[in-house]
Amino acid sequence: MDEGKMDENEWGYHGEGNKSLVVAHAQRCVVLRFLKFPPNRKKTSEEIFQHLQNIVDFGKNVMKEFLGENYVHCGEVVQLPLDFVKQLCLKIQCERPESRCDKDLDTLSGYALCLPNLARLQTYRFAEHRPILCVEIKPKCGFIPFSSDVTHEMKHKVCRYCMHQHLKVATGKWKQISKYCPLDLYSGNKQRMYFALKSLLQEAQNNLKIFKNGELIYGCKDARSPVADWSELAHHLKPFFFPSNGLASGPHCTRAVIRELVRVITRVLLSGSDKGRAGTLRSGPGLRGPPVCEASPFSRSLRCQGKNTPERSGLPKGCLLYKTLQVQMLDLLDIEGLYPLYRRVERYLEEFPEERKTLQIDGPYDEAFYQRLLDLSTEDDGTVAFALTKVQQYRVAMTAKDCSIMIALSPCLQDASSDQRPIVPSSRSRFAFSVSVLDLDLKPYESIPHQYKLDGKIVNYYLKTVHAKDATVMSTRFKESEDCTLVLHKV
Ligand SMILES: O=P(O)(O)O[C@@H]1[C@@H](OP(=O)(O)O)[C@H](OP(=O)(O)O)[C@H](O)[C@H](OP(=O)(O)O)[C@H]1OP(=O)(O)O
Ligand SMILES: Nc1ncnc2c1ncn2[C@@H]1O[C@H](COP(=O)(O)OP(=O)(O)OP(=O)(O)O)[C@@H](O)[C@H]1O
Repeated sequence: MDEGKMDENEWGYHGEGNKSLVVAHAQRCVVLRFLKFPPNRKKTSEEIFQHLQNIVDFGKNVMKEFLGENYVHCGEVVQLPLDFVKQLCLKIQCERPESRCDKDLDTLSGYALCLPNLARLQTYRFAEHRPILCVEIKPKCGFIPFSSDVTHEMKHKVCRYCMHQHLKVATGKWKQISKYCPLDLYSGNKQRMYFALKSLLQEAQNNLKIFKNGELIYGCKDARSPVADWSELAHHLKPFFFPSNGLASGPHCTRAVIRELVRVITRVLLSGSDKGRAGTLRSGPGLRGPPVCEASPFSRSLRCQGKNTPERSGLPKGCLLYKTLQVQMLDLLDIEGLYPLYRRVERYLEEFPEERKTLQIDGPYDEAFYQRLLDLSTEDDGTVAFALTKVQQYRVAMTAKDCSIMIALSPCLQDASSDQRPIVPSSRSRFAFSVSVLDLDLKPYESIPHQYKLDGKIVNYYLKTVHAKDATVMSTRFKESEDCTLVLHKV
């Protein structure tokens, strides 16, 4: 990229989250990721540069090690002309969802991250204009805390995502409770994964987006977004899954297309042989905690039918979901066990503020930082060193609980070579695919007190309002009882 010759007209709004905004180049497969801040909380250019460089270093030295070289794209920090950034900011403002406009794009530093556009990541080296479908999933936390520091019994039964749903609906963030449960997606059991993906398609919230040739075709921007239209989605997807077949449109076609999509995504999620060192963590957290969440409609429906809790069939060790889950499980103590250790580090820093640098609270996220994360002992010897290790592991785990997985699919001819990319078959077509992770920014040390408060709020709200009238909720969720039919689908 020639930073000297930047033209805002070549870039378009692509998407944003809580902390960054992404613009995509119209022709080339690159994006620029800018930081966002609340008004009047601007940082200096030097701070922004350091923040972005930390993101790159954390990706390179920590996440690539845990998740594997091929899944992680770290990008690089670029310095852009201020005039370009200002014009770009004006140009895209009208496309931003209202709910995200509480923060402003950083237009003062001129720094941004330049990354490959994962929504258009070509699976073929030489085929620049091959159609491409991309599914982005933010799976969230895939396990139930196993820590003995947990004080609310409910946290050992119902996962954080399912509990949080109720608070989110009550505060108006989303309109209705999703049937998605991360434990189903992470189960490795095809039927549960199928159910989880279908639930995401029904109620995408900020957990699912679908792009066609880089354009968002499915997924909601905020609670005001229109309801999901599966027939429109199927219309977009039909040429990918039924390329040479005149499958009539209508509900039958819609169902067939959605079924193909879900099957392909399940297969891709279960694939993978990429090397990563998450295996190093296996001796520690391992597969602990209950294998199902009691609030998941899938496990509830099994119980309705008098069936046993499904076995934890487990994810294949090479797949990205498995590796992500292992990193999430670096949260060994749960926020309830972690918070007192955070307080210990805080007290130490109050006494010795100059030590913040030595403790690598704000970086550098180098090899030494990574090595310390591998110490999985939970025996507290009362030292600041122990507390610090657990705090850093918690931050990394929280990062893995909030990252997204991007799956890119390009149709390939029956006998064409795929440029050595893996291939996933569907009933009527085949796809070369790639899988990547995005949003691997290390969660800030300062967010720990917020996490502690939020955890209490989520559990208390769930206990007070939902669990108390559990019977009513259960019957409401099962009025839409296609769930039970889904369990019986062969996948
Ligand atoms: O706390 P959660 O689980 O609500 O996660 C937050 C996300 O909400 P979600 O539940 O996915 O809708 C939230 O996503 P949205 O802004 O709601 O799209 C952010 O990802 C937030 O991370 P950060 O503070 O921007 O670094 C996330 O905060 P962290 O807890 O990961 O720091
Ligand atoms: N490299 C990329 N290629 C394509 N799209 C991207 C890329 N990076 C980010 N995006 C898109 O931009 C959106 C916002 O990016 P990202 O999730 O990194 O923002 P964030 O503010 O850090 O998120 P959060 O709300 O989780 O803190 C993503 O959901 C994704 O759709």
